[in-house]
Amino acid sequence: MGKFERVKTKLNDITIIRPTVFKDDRGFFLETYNREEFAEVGITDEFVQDNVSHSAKGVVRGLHYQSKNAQGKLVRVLRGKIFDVVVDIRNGSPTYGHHLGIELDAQDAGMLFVPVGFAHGFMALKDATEVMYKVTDFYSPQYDAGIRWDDPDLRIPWPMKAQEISRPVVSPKDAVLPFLRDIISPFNYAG
Ligand SMILES: Cc1cn([C@H]2C[C@H](O)[C@@H](COP(=O)(O)OP(=O)(O)O[C@H]3O[C@H](C)C(=O)[C@H](O)[C@H]3O)O2)c(=O)[nH]c1=O
Repeated sequence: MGKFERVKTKLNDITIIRPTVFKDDRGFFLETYNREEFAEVGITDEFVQDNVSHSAKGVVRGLHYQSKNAQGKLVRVLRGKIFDVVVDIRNGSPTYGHHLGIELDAQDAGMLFVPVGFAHGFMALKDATEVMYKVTDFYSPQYDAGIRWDDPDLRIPWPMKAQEISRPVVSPKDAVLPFLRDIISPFNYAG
């Protein structure tokens, strides 16, 4: 086995990438990306941009996608913890409209790989949560799109009660995103 293990999740095509963590009496070391090793687990996408966002507990970012220059994402938590959510919006997908919520924690080196065709967002579960993610195409604000975090048809189980988050902090842009039922997805399922 190489330095990365790719683990399936309950949602088709969404996988967790588990790096090998090298621990010693100083702490630990791990590779977070390696083109050759990623190809060995079937990820040959070219990442062209790295992003970092910093959020207080209770912030919700998303659910976003780019309608053109669509982005695959490799998401990891540098500090804190998030409830990460992806929604399958590939026309013709057997899991269209299905979503997956998964906790990603800085203590656990797991990374979520989100291919093109999914809306993505997260809720920060700790203060000063820092999320870093690599993307496979450049930021294109003119194609910035998304669906509402609180879409009544999706009923995403954001852990507000469990985390004692009374009112999520959402950007004005995200607060007025459409519901899934009101969008025409630009993505098609490739089987
Ligand atoms: C995404 C992005 C944003 N920006 C600028 C544009 C705004 O002035 C500022 C904040 O942007 P925005 O409110 O879109 O940031 P988020 O709400 O964290 O957006 C992200 O949220 C969810 C979690 C995602 O998966 C996407 O990658 C991304 O859409 O950063 C850039 O300059 N480059 C970028 O790639």
